[in-house]
Amino acid sequence: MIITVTMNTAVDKAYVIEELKKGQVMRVKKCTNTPGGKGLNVARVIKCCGEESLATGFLGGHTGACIKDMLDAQQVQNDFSYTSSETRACINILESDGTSTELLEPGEPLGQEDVAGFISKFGKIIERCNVVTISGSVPEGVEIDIYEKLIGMAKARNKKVILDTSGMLLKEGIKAGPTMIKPNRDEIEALLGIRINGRDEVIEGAKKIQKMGIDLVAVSLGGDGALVVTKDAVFHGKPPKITTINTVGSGDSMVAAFAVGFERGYDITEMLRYAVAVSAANTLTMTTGNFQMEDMERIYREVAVERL
Ligand SMILES: Nc1ncnc2c1ncn2[C@@H]1O[C@H](COP(=O)(O)OP(=O)(O)O)[C@@H](O)[C@H]1O
Ligand SMILES: O=P(O)(O)OC[C@H]1O[C@](O)(COP(=O)(O)O)[C@@H](O)[C@@H]1O
Repeated sequence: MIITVTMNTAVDKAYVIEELKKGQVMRVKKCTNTPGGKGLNVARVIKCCGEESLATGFLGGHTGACIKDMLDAQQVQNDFSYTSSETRACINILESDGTSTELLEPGEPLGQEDVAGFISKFGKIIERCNVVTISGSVPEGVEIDIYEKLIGMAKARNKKVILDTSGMLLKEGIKAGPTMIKPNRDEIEALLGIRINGRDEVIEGAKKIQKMGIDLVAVSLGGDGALVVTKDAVFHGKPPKITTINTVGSGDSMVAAFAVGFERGYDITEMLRYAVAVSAANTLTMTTGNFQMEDMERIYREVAVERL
């Protein structure tokens, strides 16, 4: 069982329009509502992979109740802390030329008693899992070291933990030594306070982070696939060239696939090939955090994994 933590859940609204024009009234051609916040995308993709997950974090107000209904209808197991702070909405505007523009609400503030209640719940439910994923931002009112605390609790019980966040949350979270992190190039730059050009510099940056006490640093590179850096080796997994439909949630799909890989006991190269295939397949569907098995299997056969 894999537990997915989403402190800042959202209803993801995908708006399909012809062309976004600033300062004009625009009518949306099609709108899709999906349970979101990065961790909920992870939970949905784990389900697509055929593994059991339990989604946790916070849900609040009418939007929270609506997300709960959607998760239940999609048979995504969940056990959330409920709060009176309304769950946010995140908007992804998709134009006909493939441009995607995301507007992410911050999320209503949470109270200290909300957070304390969640930590207590987390301590109980992690007994039931082997792997924990912790993803995304947190609403105001949550201390910046929250992920450090959660990772510490999971590691004390010998669970594998994947952390996928950014900024100070990542900086602080790393201190607890998660099993894996999945930064992209921008996140490595922010973490190390440097500018990075080209693959070799990405690898150098990832090696520095790995030495901070993380078993596996997986760096996602968009259409160029992903790098995996461990203490002993560096691998590059490259997908075939594909025409994407919606890339939102592909980082989350990659996290989900690595979590499944840990759960199934895959070795590093198998895990990387699978993660690249699942995340690339996610870009071929309109809905966030979702893939068709036949797309994934076709891409899987064509992923090139090279040891560098
Ligand atoms: N254009 C693309 N073609 C093929 N695979 C892609 C493409 N964009 C993303 N992916 C897959 O999704 C993964 C995560 O995407 P990326 O954009 O790097 O993540 P993030 O959104 O976290 O920055 C990539 O490592 C890759 O495997
Ligand atoms: O939880 P965060 O970090 O605020 O991000 C929220 C949003 O990011 C998304 O996951 C998309 O992000 P990615 O394209 O980077 O995967 C939305 O689905 C989600 O609602």
